[in-house]
Amino acid sequence: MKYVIGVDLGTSAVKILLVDQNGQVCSEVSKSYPLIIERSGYSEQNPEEWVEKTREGLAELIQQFEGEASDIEGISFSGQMHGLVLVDENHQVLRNAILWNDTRTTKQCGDIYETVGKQKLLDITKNPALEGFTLPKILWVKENEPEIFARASVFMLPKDYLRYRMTGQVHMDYSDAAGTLLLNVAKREWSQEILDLFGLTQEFCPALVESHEFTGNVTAEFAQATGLSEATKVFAGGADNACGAIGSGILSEGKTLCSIGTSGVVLSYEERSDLDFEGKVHYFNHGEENAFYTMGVTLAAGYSLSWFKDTFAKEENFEQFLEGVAEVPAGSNGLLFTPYLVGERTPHADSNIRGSFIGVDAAHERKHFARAVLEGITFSLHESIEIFRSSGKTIDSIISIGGGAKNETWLQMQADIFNAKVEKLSSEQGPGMGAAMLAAYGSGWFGSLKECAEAFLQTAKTYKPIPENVETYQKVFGIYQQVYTQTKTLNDQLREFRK
Ligand SMILES: Nc1ncnc2c1ncn2[C@@H]1O[C@H](COP(=O)(O)OP(=O)(O)O)[C@@H](O)[C@H]1O
Ligand SMILES: O=C(CO)[C@@H](O)[C@H](O)COP(=O)(O)O
Repeated sequence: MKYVIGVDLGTSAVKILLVDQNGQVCSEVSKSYPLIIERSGYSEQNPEEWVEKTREGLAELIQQFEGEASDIEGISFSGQMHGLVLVDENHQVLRNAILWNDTRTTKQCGDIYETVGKQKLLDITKNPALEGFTLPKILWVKENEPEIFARASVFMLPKDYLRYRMTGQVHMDYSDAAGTLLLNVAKREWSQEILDLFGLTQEFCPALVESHEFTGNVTAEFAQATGLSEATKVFAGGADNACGAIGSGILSEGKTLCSIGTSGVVLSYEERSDLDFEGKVHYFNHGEENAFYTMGVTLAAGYSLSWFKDTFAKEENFEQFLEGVAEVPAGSNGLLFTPYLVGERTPHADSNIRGSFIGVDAAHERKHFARAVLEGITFSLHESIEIFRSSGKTIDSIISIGGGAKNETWLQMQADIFNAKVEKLSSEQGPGMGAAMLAAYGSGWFGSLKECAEAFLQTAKTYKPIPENVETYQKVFGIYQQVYTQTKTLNDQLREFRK
């Protein structure tokens, strides 16, 4: 039997899957790491920590593996998007990575609009200037840490740095490059025009490759540290959302994905690169050649739940913490939550907005708060679904993945709030499975990713909307939508008190 490995370098943890030729997940290892939050709006991680935890996880996986290491033919990656890793000419990391959920770059986003022009930016990159994307982070370092920027020779995204440490080679795939605001998405090349406008060069950008492309073998040093074979081929991999889509079979028009990880995403496959969503949703290259996807993003989806649990019941696991939420009726007895803990992206691109509980009543218990958090996250994702529906898309069936898909009550809630059938796959680890599929396709096991998806993916359970809950949620969603505008100026005034 032959095997591949999918490494999902997430925001909360690195999750590693060993998958056999039938698509069976033979083992899973997860190693978590923290966010470094020095002040409100900042979010960083140390790239060395990603490398160490991946090494540890791979060593554990290989130790448990009963076959030969050389039976593992390929390895590939899924990575948290947009995070800036700056390295010097010897490829030494110059500072902590600034992550996708770091919103310190509002000024730089304004500068990008002024320098490039809103319409031209949309024409070239298909996306607006958002704090989370990579170019604003590059400009922030240039402006605030000029001595570090002067030493930077190339930038990478998180999983590209990890792959570099595994192979010694520097590459970036189109799906992840699309989230930098430096890529001409339709032409699939670094935009010389944007680079010139900001005094950046092609040499500062890694060579572009397809997600299933071979990028090198495992180095002797990395093989020794992990037990991997030097013969194992390393394939580029993709952005976590592109990989989540591959790992959920979102490989043709009409398919929709809901992913609840640290962030939350509603994603739709696009064959064409020339549709106009006016920047209301993100528009990126897929991990499948010459395909695209659009998506709406909730910045703090799973993060809202983990923040709530860790703040009020750190010692409990998610199962214990969520016990009792199924008993609370839809609408949490009049308690509403907005998940704007670190600002928001879709539909309100606003780095200053913050979350609220509205309607707190003396009768509410912890389980009502927990349910309200799940509902608020899901309402935020429903706003993205509404954008897609109002653009003419039919969304009646959704595949749900990510840590959030581990909870049955939440899956039923998704079906009720989205008013669509929700499918859970046999593994909720979509991005890791997508990475493993890229390695399987890259290794020549299948003629296409679609063929691989047919062989590897299975639906485990389907959740149908319950009409009574759908009706309740339609009413509560109408109230939820008003909270953003009603709390915006309050949050503007509170800003000076945030540290
Ligand atoms: N058993 C569970 N029930 C509900 N939600 C969970 C459970 N386990 C994890 N989660 C949610 O999933 C999130 C992590 O999802 P994951 O897909 O691993 O994220 P990432 O890829 O960002 O690291 C956590 O923040 C948490 O909110
Ligand atoms: O910023 C985005 C997408 O634009 C996020 O979706 C990141 O890609 C992080 O993903 P998770 O760690 O939540 O999976």
